[in-house]
Amino acid sequence: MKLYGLILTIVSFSMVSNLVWNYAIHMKELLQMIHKMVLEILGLEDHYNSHMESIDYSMRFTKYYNDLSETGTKVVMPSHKDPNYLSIIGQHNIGGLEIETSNGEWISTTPIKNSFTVLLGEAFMAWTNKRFQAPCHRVKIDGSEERYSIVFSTIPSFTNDVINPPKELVDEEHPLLFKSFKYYDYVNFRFSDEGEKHKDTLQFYCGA
Ligand SMILES: O=C(O)CCC(=O)C(=O)O
Ligand SMILES: [Fe+2]
Repeated sequence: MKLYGLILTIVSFSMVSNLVWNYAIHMKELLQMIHKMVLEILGLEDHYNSHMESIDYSMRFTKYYNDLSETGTKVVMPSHKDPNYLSIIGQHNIGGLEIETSNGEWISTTPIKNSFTVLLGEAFMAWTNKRFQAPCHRVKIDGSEERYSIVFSTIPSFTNDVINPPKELVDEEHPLLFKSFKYYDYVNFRFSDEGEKHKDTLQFYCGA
């Protein structure tokens, strides 16, 4: 009986890890395509190979739950900008991800089967010399709900993490907006007590 249980556990574990592996492969392809689209929009196709060589991937599973004795909606992840390049958010059937528009309105992203939300982060905003903006977003759920999400992201690689816009994006009309910075030094600062004090930490850290 015990052996049967162990075999079942191993089989389910290998099915789940297969599923996660396949999910990661598809998300990686999708993110590479979105990076390519961004570079094409900016006329920087020539930079694609070197840009992608400086990129790694990360995947995170999150479970959010409120104190079930409380009722009403509550912000379970406060407003923030992601520090990395791009993230694909997969929400299961409980939504809750809200994005702030440029005029300060919060719009909710309703989960639609087989669709995802793509968020651009500060590293890509700095790399594109702010041709693309990183939006503030937050997660809000009802007291009685449990919410799961998968966040699959592109991040600068540990060995090549200097963020510097290509020279084509800097000229008289578009002066450099962020001085060159090392991504992981910035992330360490951003999540420190000092970094948490600033409303716009990237601007404080390396705004030109
Ligand atoms: O769970 C979500 O929908 C978004 C999570 C998020 O914004 C984050 O992890 O940075
Ligand atoms: Fe986020």
